Amino acid sequence: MTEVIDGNAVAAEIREDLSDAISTLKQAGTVPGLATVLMSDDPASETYVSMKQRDCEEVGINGIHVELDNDAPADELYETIADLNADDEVHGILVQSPLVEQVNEREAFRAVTPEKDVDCFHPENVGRMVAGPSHARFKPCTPHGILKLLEQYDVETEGAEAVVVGRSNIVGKPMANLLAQNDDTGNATVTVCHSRTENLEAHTKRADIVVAAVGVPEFIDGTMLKEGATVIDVGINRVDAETEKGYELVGDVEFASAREVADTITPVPGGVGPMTRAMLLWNTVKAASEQTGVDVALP
Ligand SMILES: NC(=O)C1=CN([C@@H]2O[C@H](COP(=O)(O)OP(=O)(O)OC[C@H]3O[C@@H](n4cnc5c(N)ncnc54)[C@H](OP(=O)(O)O)[C@@H]3O)[C@@H](O)[C@H]2O)C=CC1
Ligand SMILES: Nc1nc(=O)c2c([nH]1)NC[C@@H]1CN(c3ccc(C(=O)N[C@@H](CCC(=O)O)C(=O)O)cc3)C=[N+]21
Repeated sequence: MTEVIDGNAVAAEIREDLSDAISTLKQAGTVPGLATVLMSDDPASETYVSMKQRDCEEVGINGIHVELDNDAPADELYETIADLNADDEVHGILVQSPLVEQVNEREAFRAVTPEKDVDCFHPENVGRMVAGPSHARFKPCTPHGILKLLEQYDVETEGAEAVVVGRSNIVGKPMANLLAQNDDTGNATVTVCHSRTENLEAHTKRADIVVAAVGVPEFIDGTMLKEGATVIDVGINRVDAETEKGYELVGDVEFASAREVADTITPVPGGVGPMTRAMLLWNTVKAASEQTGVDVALP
């Protein structure tokens, strides 16, 4: 029987475990604080940011939300980030992507002080992650969440053939790097595929673990997978549908055909998405602990 990974359940467990660490911080006089910054009219972004704020409330993190005018000059965003960098009540800062076009996204991510960069987008933190486990400060939320899911469902990464489809800075690139690291959650043999890859199917068909982060609805189907594979679907695509909202969420994997072949598979929604949010809380608690020098046990 194919096992369908329950990302909501694993994320709920992590939130539950984090509440102990949050209590420890509170007893020492610190309420962990996470600032979310939105400068975009992308409708999905508003949904994500409000979900992140709701998560904060649930676990006892102080959620601070800053929303900027879409036609404000880029400097307004930089000033906001500078204020949050200097604010002792803020331990983590997330600048929601995508940003309006007048802002250079790379520059905006660089403006977040590395200590508060809970997305792990700052080049200093990316470099530290790539340098290896003993150097790393944060792991980026989506790949980190995927590693937790693999661990929870006893999917062996050591020696596994892993194929990551997509090489974005937010998902594909760090995912491939973490899976290849000499670490308990790594030691896989990793192939990175992208839009210039020839014969994608030849790669995915060999893989014990496929991570799909492409942004194309149902791009990977069962015929492209090896029998018994683990399939991690990162894609969140809104496709028109006759639902109340006028759309439904579809992954980058064609779930129906893939589950026939796969041993273990994540659904969309309810797979990777909730884990991304849980690991954001995780990174915020870690950031608060490091900034205050109060030791906490992280799940
Ligand atoms: N669940 C979650 O928590 C998250 C979900 N997402 C979702 O994951 C998906 C991917 O996001 P993200 O990584 O930011 O997307 P990007 O658009 O930044 O990257 C997509 C990657 O897919 C590659 N690609 C595109 N078309 C093809 C193709 N035909 N064949 C092979 N590779 C292809 C691109 O190649 P190239 O580099 O050559 O252009 C690129 O590397 C989206 O649906 C997004 O909404 C994103 C973040 C978190
Ligand atoms: N600075 C920054 N950091 C990010 O981590 C970041 C970002 N920008 N921009 C956009 C992407 C996307 N992303 C998601 C997070 C949670 C869900 C999620 O919770 N999804 C739910 C359902 C969501 C819904 O109902 O719409 C699920 O899959 O079950 C999805 C997508 C984080 N991202």
